[in-house]
Amino acid sequence: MDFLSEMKAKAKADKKVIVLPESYEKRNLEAAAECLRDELADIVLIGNKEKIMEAAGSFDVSKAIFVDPENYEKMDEVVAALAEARKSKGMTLEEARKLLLDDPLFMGVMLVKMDIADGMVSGAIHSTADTLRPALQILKTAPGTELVSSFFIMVTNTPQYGDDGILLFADCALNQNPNPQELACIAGDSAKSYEAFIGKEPRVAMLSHSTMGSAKHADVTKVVDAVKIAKEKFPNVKLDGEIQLDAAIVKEVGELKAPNSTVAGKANVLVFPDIDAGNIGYKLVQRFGQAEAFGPILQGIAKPVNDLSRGCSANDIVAVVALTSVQAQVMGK
Ligand SMILES: CC(C)(COP(=O)(O)OP(=O)(O)OC[C@H]1O[C@@H](n2cnc3c(N)ncnc32)[C@H](O)[C@@H]1OP(=O)(O)O)[C@@H](O)C(=O)NCCC(=O)NCCS
Ligand SMILES: CC(=O)OP(=O)(O)O
Repeated sequence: MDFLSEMKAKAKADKKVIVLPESYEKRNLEAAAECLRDELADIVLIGNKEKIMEAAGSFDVSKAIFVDPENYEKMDEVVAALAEARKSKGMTLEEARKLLLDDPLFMGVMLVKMDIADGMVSGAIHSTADTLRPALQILKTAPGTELVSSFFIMVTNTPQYGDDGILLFADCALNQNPNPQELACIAGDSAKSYEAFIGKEPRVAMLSHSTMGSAKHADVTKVVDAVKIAKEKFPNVKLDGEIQLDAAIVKEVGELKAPNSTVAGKANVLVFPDIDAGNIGYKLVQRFGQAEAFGPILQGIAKPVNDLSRGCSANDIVAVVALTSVQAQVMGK
């Protein structure tokens, strides 16, 4: 079974409630209709039911759960919970109510926080920063993790790389210039995510423009320091660097440039040194290599909220709903 079919089968086996807060947008409505028809997930749409149904046109979203902040029966509870969550920032009940009425992303995140929903998927019409800020502010990092970061599962047409063409790329969407501690944390969490989603042993490459000392620069030193921290923190994870992309994934190049490495030539988890490299890198592989890019999926967050690229299709949204459901299953265990 291919990766996406496997994720969909898992999602259907233990159906979760997923919020699609961009509820008047066509791709979201098409995706909602598909999720409901295929019984992939129960879908929450935020806003006025009649207006959403009108926006949906021929897409049948009538079986969705509609939450209209203007007349939601639990609104007072949600307002109080948001004000409580942000009381250290001085948020009043009035401010909380206004935010929830004005911004469906805050409403969606609160439904997840209050266990009314299991997860949220957004970002088809909101930037990543606007999508992730409510989640970071309200849900926070999961216990045992220092940082929320993001990854893509890349399903490529190059079976000679990764595990039959599947690799995890991180962090391509959230942390803009991680320091060595943060980079080490991203590496550790990415290893766990690879195991959780792909079910295979992770082999983590900490990418750079240098392999094992071939170049000198502060950017290289940052990755070298991160590798040292990661090896100390995660002694059981197969992890190495600093290493160039070709040495990380191509057997012959790995043998030539990093002969003593345990991951060179066979890495399946690629940790990029910063978001420029990660974001450009995943889009290069997706567009030139015609790979499927599932994500960005958040890791290290207390509950599942996931972003989309604004260039996504309805099918991409359905895929991220499936991955979010699987994440909710894993986190619930
Ligand atoms: C997501 C992003 C907006 C967060 O930025 P920020 O300036 O830290 O935002 P804020 O200061 O409003 O932070 C919001 C909260 O999230 C927390 N936070 C921010 N980044 C975090 C992280 N990586 N892990 C855990 N918590 C984080 C902050 O501590 C803050 O908490 P507080 O409000 O309780 O004090 C920023 O990292 C960003 O813009 N990233 C790039 C997104 C992007 O454009 N990607 C490219 C396309 S995919
Ligand atoms: C993940 C990503 O790059 O998102 P967007 O294309 O919306 O900026």
